[in-house]
Amino acid sequence: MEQVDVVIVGAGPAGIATSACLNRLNISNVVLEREDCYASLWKKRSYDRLKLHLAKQFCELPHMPFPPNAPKYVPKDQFVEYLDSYVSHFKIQPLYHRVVETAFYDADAEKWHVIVKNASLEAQEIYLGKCLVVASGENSEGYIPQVQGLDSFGGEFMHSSKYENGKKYGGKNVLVVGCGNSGMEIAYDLSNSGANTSIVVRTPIHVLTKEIVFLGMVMAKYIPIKLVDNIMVVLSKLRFGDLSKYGIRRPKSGPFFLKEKGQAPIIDVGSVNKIRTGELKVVPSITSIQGDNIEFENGCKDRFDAIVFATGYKSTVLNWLKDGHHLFNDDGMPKQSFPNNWKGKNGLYCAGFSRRGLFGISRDAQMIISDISFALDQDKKKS
Ligand SMILES: Cc1cc2nc3c(=O)[nH]c(=O)nc-3n(C[C@H](O)[C@H](O)[C@H](O)COP(=O)(O)OP(=O)(O)OC[C@H]3O[C@@H](n4cnc5c(N)ncnc54)[C@H](O)[C@@H]3O)c2cc1C
Ligand SMILES: NC(=O)C1=CN([C@@H]2O[C@H](COP(=O)(O)OP(=O)(O)OC[C@H]3O[C@@H](n4cnc5c(N)ncnc54)[C@H](OP(=O)(O)O)[C@@H]3O)[C@@H](O)[C@H]2O)C=CC1
Ligand SMILES: O=C(O)C(=O)Cc1c[nH]c2ccccc12
Repeated sequence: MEQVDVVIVGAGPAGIATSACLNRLNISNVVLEREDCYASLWKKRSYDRLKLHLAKQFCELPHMPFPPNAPKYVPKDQFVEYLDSYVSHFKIQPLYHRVVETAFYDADAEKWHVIVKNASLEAQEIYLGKCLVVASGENSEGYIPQVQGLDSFGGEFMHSSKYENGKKYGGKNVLVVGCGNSGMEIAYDLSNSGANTSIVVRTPIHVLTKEIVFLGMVMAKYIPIKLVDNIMVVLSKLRFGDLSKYGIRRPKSGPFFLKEKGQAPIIDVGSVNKIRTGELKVVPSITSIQGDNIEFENGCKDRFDAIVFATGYKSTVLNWLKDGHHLFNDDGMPKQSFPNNWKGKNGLYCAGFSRRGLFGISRDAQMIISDISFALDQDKKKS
């Protein structure tokens, strides 16, 4: 049994940032990670051509800027290098192969009990903390919807987190389901590799460019989101025009507003042009699959060799966190919206659930640490 001030679940950017801030203040903490590395999403669950969509100043973790020679939009490998220096600079030592299975609050001892399966030893371990920081991520588990007949599909199907690149799909018919940023970029990548690519688009979606979003991020510091959103829509209309004839409609609410509700705007990497030229085909929702044939809501049927489900992710915190329903909804996302999303009761916190990407993570970590350090000081004064 190990006792620390703070137990952190997850060694993604949020867990690492939280541990770094605690280490700077000499507050004892342990980071528990189910995989064999930190930043597993970036190292193992994302496609090769991934680059940060936001400029580097919006993707920094606390107390360490990117090196001055880093490009404005950092590619995945360089982001991992940045995390490597971050982890070594702040002496973060996550414990790997630790799957957190249960965490509950012991009110008598005023401690969180965190029960872990040590997957390398096949043994159970218990960690006790005055505080518990949930940093298991908004993207903890890939979501694949139930589609009638999917079990009969003769080809290969996978979640977008398993897609690496399009090398083996040249000349194949590939269907991408879902038009979030993963779906749009993977469809673009497949098409570049010579796959005959179709993408399912079922709901209205904003399409922006990284330059437009950059402007929005800067403006959001000074003017209300509603106004930023109006400007975003005007710029999107100027840049992309009306895409409804290609099956892409604009939502009524604004892009930054919807981002926080869980629908990220598309930051176009070239897919829209491919949709215009017909290189990428937009199709409506799937109604059923029969063997290699997939039928769509418009009645059309086509043969496909592979399906990539870019249908998003689920937070899985409530699979293991007991006594956490005051902080999280049933979908594993915080009840309170930004800026009050990060704090629960009895020393419970969450980092990385603000739907504001790395920028939100950095803020969560700093808010949490000032709260924890204040609470620990009060405890010391009492005793
Ligand atoms: C493809 C992709 C690209 C993105 N690009 C950007 C971007 O450019 N800019 C931006 O600001 N944001 C981006 N985001 C959003 C967000 O910033 C990242 O998802 C970021 O990695 C989130 O960090 P995190 O630490 O909260 O979660 P994660 O990176 O998901 O880390 C959580 C960790 O917790 C571990 N874990 C989960 N459950 C358990 C358990 N029960 N026991 C032990 N360990 C557990 C996981 O293995 C994982 O390592 C992107 C998201 C995705 C999916
Ligand atoms: N370079 C970068 O910075 C990148 C960032 N990201 C970020 O990672 C996060 C996750 O992105 P992503 O993986 O795209 O997931 P998202 O949750 O953003 O998108 C999932 C998409 O799948 C659709 N979908 C879900 N179920 C179905 C279904 N049954 N049939 C058809 N469509 C369906 C959703 O549509 P609906 O709205 O209708 O449910 C939505 O368009 C986002 O915040 C995104 O911005 C991702 C990739 C690259
Ligand atoms: O890419 C993502 O999912 C992010 O979370 C980055 C992000 C944070 N705030 C935004 C506002 C508009 C578009 C992307 C983001």
